[in-house]
Amino acid sequence: MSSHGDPIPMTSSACGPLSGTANVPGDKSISHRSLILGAMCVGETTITGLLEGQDVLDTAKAMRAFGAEVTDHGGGSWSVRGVGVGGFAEPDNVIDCGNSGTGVRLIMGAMATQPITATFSGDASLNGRPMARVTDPLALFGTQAVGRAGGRLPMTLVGAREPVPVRYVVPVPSAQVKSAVLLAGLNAPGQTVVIEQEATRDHTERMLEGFGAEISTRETDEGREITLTGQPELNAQHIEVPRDPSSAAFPVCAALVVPGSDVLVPGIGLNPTRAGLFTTLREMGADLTYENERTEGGEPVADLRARFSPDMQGIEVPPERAASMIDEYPVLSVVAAYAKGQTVMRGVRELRVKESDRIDAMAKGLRANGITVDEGEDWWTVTGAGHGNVAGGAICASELDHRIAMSFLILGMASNAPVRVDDGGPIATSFPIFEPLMTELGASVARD
Ligand SMILES: O=C(O)C1=C[C@@H](OP(=O)(O)O)[C@@H](O)[C@H](O)C1
Ligand SMILES: C=C(OP(=O)(O)O)C(=O)O
Repeated sequence: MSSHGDPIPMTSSACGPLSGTANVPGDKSISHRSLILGAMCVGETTITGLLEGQDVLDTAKAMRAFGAEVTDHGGGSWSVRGVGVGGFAEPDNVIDCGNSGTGVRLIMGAMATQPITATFSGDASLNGRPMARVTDPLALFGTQAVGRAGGRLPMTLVGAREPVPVRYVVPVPSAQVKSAVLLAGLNAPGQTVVIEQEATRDHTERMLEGFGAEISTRETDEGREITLTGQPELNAQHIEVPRDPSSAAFPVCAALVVPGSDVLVPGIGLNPTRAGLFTTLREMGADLTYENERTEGGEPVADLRARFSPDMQGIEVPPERAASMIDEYPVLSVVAAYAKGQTVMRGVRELRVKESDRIDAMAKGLRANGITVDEGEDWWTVTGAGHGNVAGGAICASELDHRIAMSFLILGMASNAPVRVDDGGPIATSFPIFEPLMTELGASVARD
């Protein structure tokens, strides 16, 4: 089932070369953050290139429920008139975050140190995901949370009336947990310190600095230590959202596996905390080049050119790279199916608590399509069949997970028989133009 409505079965089949330019939508992580921080400052924040995927639209709706004025001006241009740090209103109703872990966890952090109560819910996928990883550190500020067994949504948070700043070592590599603590720290007096043992995406830190917060990062023996001074006055900003490397991954990987392809994916953020997939693909022997490298809004950006790469080799992905490509393992496993030899992915336990258990979902679907997969709790391997040898022909369950649905549709673009997914509906959460964009490049992908 898709999160809102009936399932949308989709099929992809082998096609001629993919060619042309793929203008992928705005970055999902940065889009959520620009709405939330826009709501927490005084004045009007303007945003261009906002991802208008369902996850981000649900966050926009939530910010309205907390009192911000959020306006859609069309064509990815939005504005947010914020209520200031500590100025959230109490929502009248349940906050439905749909399918979005980022949305719910960051918003919980943002409201946790304000004197209001809010109840959060989501779709069947989100309601199954662990929230204690966020509510445990929020409790240190004085926030109370009551949810279902195992720390699941629906869940009610009672914001701390007299929040105290915290020092917290994040026990799992998670930018969502780090960000929730930092956003809660905004309304606590004094310094909140977050330490992460593995560096995760740093968009919250960068954006907080842009909005005028006092925030610094240093490397220590314990890991990256981020110190935020609470109760700043945040200044409204203009934010240009760069295109999403996690969405770029799909046309890039499709071009690598479809014979004869040559695709340009312009303007992709190559922040080192996000670009691990592209490094990995190049190590596998992918014909993937960075053109027109430049800096935009303080972030490294390049145009990616991906060409058909028939001689890719499986590799062992360094586990310390996992955080910088965590959402890209499903599509990497598809490329691995077309490579020669084994691709080994270790240190990826977090994949089991995403929109689906992504190791399990990919292992089942890849096996059904003739690929050998082995797995353990925090690792998996894919034994490549090589070009021309991927059978295809199976129906895969997308498990309410956009990345699983898109990954299997990429698999079908070069397999011997078409690949079907039971529900392409979740694709709209992060990449609403996936189908027309891939079709425009020459792919054969359609709703059944
Ligand atoms: O902070 C973010 O924007 C995100 C962090 C990651 O989740 P975790 O924090 O659970 O690793 C990632 O998987 C998600 O798509 C977006
Ligand atoms: C894990 C993801 O998103 P979220 O955690 O925000 O649901 C993702 O987009 O791959």
